[in-house]
Amino acid sequence: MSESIAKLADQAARMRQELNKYAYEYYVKDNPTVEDYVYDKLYHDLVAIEEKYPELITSDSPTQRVGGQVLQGFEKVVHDVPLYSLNDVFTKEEIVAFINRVKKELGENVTFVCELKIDGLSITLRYEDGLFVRGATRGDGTVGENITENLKTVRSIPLRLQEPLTIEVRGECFMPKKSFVTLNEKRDEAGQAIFANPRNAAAGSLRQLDPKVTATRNLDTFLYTVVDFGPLHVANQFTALNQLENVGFHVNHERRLCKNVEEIWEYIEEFQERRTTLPYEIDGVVIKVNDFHQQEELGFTVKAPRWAAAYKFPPEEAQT
Ligand SMILES: NC(=O)c1cc2c(N)ncc(C(N)=O)c2s1
Repeated sequence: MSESIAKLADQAARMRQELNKYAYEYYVKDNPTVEDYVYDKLYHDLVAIEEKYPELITSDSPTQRVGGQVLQGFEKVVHDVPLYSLNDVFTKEEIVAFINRVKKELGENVTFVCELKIDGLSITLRYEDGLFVRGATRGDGTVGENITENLKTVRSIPLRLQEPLTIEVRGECFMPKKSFVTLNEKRDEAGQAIFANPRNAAAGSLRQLDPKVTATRNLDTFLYTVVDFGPLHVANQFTALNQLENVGFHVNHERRLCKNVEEIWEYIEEFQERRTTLPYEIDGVVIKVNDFHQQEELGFTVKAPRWAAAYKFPPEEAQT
């Protein structure tokens, strides 16, 4: 590579780093530090360099988010570690029974973490040396579909992590309520069938064979689990969520440590109240034992962790 090309390669790398930093601030921290114009101008300048010197294009360039060709179908992905389901509970009494069983096995010194149960589509994202290499649907928990090209168009999914980690993370891909309303208005005007709810709209958007269509759907993500916590050096779920955000993922901020049923029920009642005001749909609250060693002690049943429960809200009134 000539010296001038090498200099351009360095310049393009710095531009990508800057653009990915701006995207992290905007989509993950929800705290942009520059005007859209600054981002758009820098993006435009990077496109110009990459168009002139395609050999300088890298997989983590923001210009590559909507690069994928139209697929004929989705490859199957066998999950090394299955995506488990959650045991559902519907009453305070069932939560009391869950907490009592956990404390019977672990003793009184147990802390729980409550997280919002996002009404979207479970996804799993694989990174190698910090680079996004594969994204897949949950499928039946053991076999899913490779939707990497579609997930690359989701702006809150980092194409490169803040650290060169090799990890697999799991979370939810969802369509914000506002995007859902706008999409259905456009579809209705175009005489197309409208989606029944944001979850169906997100599923339909991720199952598009053309990533350019997915890119128009304003999908978002909340990540909440790492398959192997080793690389993150964390001992519990609450710290893991902080670390997930620090390395570049969009993590829901409404997480809360709870010591007992009263605090868990307080959280549940708060979000049953606030549910309609949130910019995304939730269908409950996930209650987890916080400490990872205690989670390991409790283990799993055939399909679900014994250290977690999903409290389901009663259905909201029909979509208006
Ligand atoms: N099926 C599952 O294991 C989960 C499903 C979900 C969901 N839809 N939303 C949030 C969480 C969470 N914060 O853990 C989980 S965990």
